[in-house]
Amino acid sequence: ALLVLAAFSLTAYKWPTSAPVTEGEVYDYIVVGAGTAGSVVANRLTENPDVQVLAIEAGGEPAFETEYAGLFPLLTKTNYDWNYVSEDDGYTAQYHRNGYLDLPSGKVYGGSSTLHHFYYVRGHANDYKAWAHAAGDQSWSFKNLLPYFKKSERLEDEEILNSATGKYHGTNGSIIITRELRDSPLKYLEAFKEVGHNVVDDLNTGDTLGFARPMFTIGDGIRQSSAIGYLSPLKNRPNFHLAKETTVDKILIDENKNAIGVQASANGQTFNIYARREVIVSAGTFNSPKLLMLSGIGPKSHLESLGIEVVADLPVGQNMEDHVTAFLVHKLGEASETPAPENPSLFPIPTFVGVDAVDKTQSHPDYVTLNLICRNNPSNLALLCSSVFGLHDDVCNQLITAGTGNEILATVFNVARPKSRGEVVLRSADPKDTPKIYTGYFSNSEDLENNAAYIEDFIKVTNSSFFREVGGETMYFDLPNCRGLELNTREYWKCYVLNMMDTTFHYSSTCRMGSVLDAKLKVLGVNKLRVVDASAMPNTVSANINAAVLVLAEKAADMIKKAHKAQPTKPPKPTKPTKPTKPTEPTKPTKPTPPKPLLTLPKILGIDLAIL
Ligand SMILES: Cc1cc2nc3c(=O)[nH]c(=O)nc-3n(C[C@H](O)[C@H](O)[C@H](O)COP(=O)(O)OP(=O)(O)OC[C@H]3O[C@@H](n4cnc5c(N)ncnc54)[C@H](O)[C@@H]3O)c2cc1C
Repeated sequence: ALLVLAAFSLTAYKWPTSAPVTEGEVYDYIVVGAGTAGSVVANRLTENPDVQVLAIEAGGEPAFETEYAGLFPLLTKTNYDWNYVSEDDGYTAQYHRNGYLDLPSGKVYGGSSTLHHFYYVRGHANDYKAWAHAAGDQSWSFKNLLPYFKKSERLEDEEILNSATGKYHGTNGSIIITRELRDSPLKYLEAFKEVGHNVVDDLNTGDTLGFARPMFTIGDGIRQSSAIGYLSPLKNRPNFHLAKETTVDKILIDENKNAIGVQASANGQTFNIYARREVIVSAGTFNSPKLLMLSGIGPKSHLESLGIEVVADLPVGQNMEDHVTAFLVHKLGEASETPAPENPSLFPIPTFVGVDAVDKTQSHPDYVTLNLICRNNPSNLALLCSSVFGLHDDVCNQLITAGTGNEILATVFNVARPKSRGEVVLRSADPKDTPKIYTGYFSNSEDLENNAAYIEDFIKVTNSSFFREVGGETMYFDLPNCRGLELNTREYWKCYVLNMMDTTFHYSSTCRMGSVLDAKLKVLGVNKLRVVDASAMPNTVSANINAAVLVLAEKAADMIKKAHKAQPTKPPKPTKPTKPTKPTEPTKPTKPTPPKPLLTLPKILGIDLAIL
């Protein structure tokens, strides 16, 4: 049904017109990927009417089902997803349906923010202190990033705005943030409070630990993706150009190590497009390193093994971080009533968030939890277990049985700052090949040990009055690999975590600032080339990472604008079209004037194409 509805392109009116690009076109900036970060960069750069910006996006328009929070479990493993999977490491994912993990990431306007699960959590000031340290630049500290958090945000919550934490929030930004205010989490929050956790209204101040009802990137009844917040408003900006369903295969770099453009392909055609000022790569944690490596920027030995000429020997693809989920379940007594059909604009399951430490005097968190309350709702549990996380059918069947007629608290449990690192490498020198993704989960044994210890802290909530009253208990799934281990021991929990794990989709740091990029996100050893997306994060944050990606992109756009301030661009004169490029204001939003080819290459750059 969703596919049929998608065929009507009901949301097409929201998007800037995409026009095919042709060989030799020149823009001031080329942004690779109109995803979460790329949309921010494109939006901010085109605020200057004198620059021409082209965004090239491998995916296309998101259809209406991406907009409704209630439908989020249906978006992965579709055409909106790159459908990458992990390499089998023989260690993790052993109790998954396939023995490997699905690693969804968006291939659509807005990228992964068009697929994500809405939680808006910024992370702790300590996380950004590590960014500033890696960059050697204090402008990346939480305090100094706060103006960018506020710039990207439009919080619609009078209670928070009028409270002491109101000063941490923005009210004019592009992304609407609202709070999940259903009552059902309240008894849980009370239970966590009783066993010693802080309960707060706002976890987004950079220094607050505790449990709270979450903030969401949901507003006006729909998903607040970067596509909605940053890309859609560009449809009437004549200096913005968009090429959809077009894939960048290589960055063009001249003999002086200047990035001068990109090689892209669409509909079986390959063409070169040029950038006068900069190429900005915002292709995400898997595809940004892939593109850099295909262009000769990466580990020398790896590139040479594939016959790729080395432009810059850098640890591209390495240091990948992610939050591994341990899927934890509590059963909380009978719940016989059938849940009322949910409003599709709401997050489909009542939820609360916990960001906390085992030592309650510690100022930074050890773990992050997303908690979902399912009352007699086996179908939602089935979707969560099987579709969102690809856990083994045996586990999902046990969960569905437990959830039928009962209230279930399903917890996505993360170590806040894991020590394990994964890696993205090329499968071959062919751009059409998928990258090889080694997640490296639990490759540092401290992560498994810590995960088990943190779960022990969390499940103390079973001692609370509420849990005792309803007979609340931790669910010990029958996991073949853990049979024979004494329940509730450290060894048991380590085995449990290994078997009940999945990604929380927070992959980052494969082109990290500090080793691949400088503090301005410029690729080391290459000119006119930046990476701006989750791959640029020096380390993950103690939270879901979308807010961190937005803030990184807002700051990056500011840095790019400042870097070129002294270099005003004359509006380009077209050579081919006889009429000036200044498009007329579109009368109908669905049919803005298509972007026109700008100057031809030799007249701008004077570069001998043969060297490319
Ligand atoms: C299923 C899921 C759930 C998540 N849930 C949450 C959540 O609840 N809260 C939260 O804070 N975070 C969440 N995240 C994480 C967050 O959404 C991502 O970290 C963030 O969106 C990444 O942004 P990005 O700009 O790095 O990459 P993306 O947003 O993925 O953008 C990359 C873009 O580049 C395009 N592209 C890639 N290669 C090329 C190429 N060669 N040529 C042209 N275009 C290309 C892609 O198609 C894509 O549009 C979730 C992520 C996923 C996948």
